Amino acid sequence: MTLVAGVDSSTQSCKVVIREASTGRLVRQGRAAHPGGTEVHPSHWWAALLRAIEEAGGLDDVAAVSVAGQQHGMVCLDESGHVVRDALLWNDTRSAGAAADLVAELGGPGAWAEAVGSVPVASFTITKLRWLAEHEPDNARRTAAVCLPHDWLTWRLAGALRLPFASWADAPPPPLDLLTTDRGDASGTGYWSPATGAYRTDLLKSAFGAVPLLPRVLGPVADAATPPPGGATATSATPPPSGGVTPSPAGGDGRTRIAPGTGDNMAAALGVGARPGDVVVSIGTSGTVFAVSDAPSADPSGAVAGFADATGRFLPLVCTLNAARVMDAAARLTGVDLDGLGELALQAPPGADGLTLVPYLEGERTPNRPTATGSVHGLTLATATPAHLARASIEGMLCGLADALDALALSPERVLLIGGGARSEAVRRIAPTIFARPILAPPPGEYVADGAAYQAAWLLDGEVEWTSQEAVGYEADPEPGVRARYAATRPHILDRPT
Ligand SMILES: Nc1ncnc2c1ncn2[C@@H]1O[C@H](COP(=O)(O)OP(=O)(O)O)[C@@H](O)[C@H]1O
Ligand SMILES: O=C(CO)[C@@H](O)[C@H](O)COP(=O)(O)O
Repeated sequence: MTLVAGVDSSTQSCKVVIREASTGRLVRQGRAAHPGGTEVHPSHWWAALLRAIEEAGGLDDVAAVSVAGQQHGMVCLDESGHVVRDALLWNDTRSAGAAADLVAELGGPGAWAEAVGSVPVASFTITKLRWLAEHEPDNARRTAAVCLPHDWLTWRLAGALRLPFASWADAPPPPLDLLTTDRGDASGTGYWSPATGAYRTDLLKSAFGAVPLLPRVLGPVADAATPPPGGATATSATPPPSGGVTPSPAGGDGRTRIAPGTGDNMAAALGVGARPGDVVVSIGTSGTVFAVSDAPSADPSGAVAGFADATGRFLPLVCTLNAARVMDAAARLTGVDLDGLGELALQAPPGADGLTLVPYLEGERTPNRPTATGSVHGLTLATATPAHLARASIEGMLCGLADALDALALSPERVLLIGGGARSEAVRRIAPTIFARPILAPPPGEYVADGAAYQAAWLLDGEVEWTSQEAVGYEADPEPGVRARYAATRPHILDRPT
């Protein structure tokens, strides 16, 4: 039996699944927590990956592995491949001012949408690099290469796979020119164009003042451990694949092969088997709403990020900063666990008798309100109950995602609900009332890690057919009053105190 492994190195944790390559059957799995905060030293991701691999029984019998990771995070490396400073994550909003400056400098949001498919906000790597150049010039000067979380883990793993597992913790960084990325993750940098498949080093130079070494952009079925042709330092992208890609032959040397990996949302699209006509709503640390598309997108309003996917297509996506952790916060406030929160929410009537929660607990990205805070409206003696607050928190979080669904401006055939927050029965039952359409909930699972595992199988065998378990459908009467009240309260929020 040939095995493949998929990794999801996301904001809160690292998950590893090991599956049978030919069928996708789950064989074993492991997970380990990441530290909190919006800046994290990448060594924590490496340590969590090793713990998760160990819990999953190791990779010795695994033929290929692939890493998917949280998008956008800025990982700066010096000439010897050592990390220059803690990585700034996608949900770190300190570069909001830099984002506004970059948008103005290029001539407005439309110019960015045309150049790279997205209008940069604080999440995008390019804005973090501008912030670094302005606030930490010494660190900027020491930065010889810039990459993303999944690029960094793939690079470390490609080097370590040649060594016994016991020495991985202290494995030295490989040469910088072995850094690779893929179209999906590259499309979240703000300096790579999904439409042309090329880096925009001119934009990077304007933002950062220099062009550090950038990872080679691999097609979906390349082996990330293969050195660049001629061992040359690579700063130019390979063109996007045009379909009909040829898998690499399985390695004959017994070594575990490593696929290019991708961003976590791109991997989720693969893992859940999203097809044109589907919209996927993912309730993780971030809330994301995305669709696979054959054509690149460029939304000058900035709401829809015009990403590439992991197969050679595109992935228009809307992202909110506030999703599953809104429920974590509400559970803390009401003194229950997450199951208890769901039970409470279902005890309150739809609309929570007017109690409305605007969930901008971490600031917000869509709409672009990086310094916003959350707010609760409609508090009366009658609505001051744990059940009303539980319902309002889930409805408020879902209203943010419903706005995201509207921004995508599609008429989906299916809406698929995934991510940690979708494990909540209350979320699955309330979602159709807010989205005003039925939803499908695939069985709870690790769809990002599964997508990565699928990519690893693809590297070995070409496009494989994995059967998926039946999704459960949820339908309910729409509650348009809830969204109307949310829309009325949404502008009435306070910014963080300075
Ligand atoms: N049964 C549940 N009900 C509600 N939320 C849940 C449940 N199980 C997990 N979660 C939430 O899911 C989140 C983690 O989701 P996940 O998709 O793994 O996030 P990420 O990939 O961003 O690290 C946590 O904030 C956790 O509270
Ligand atoms: O920034 C985005 C998408 O653009 C986020 O979706 C990150 O990719 C983090 O994902 P999770 O950790 O929430 O899965």
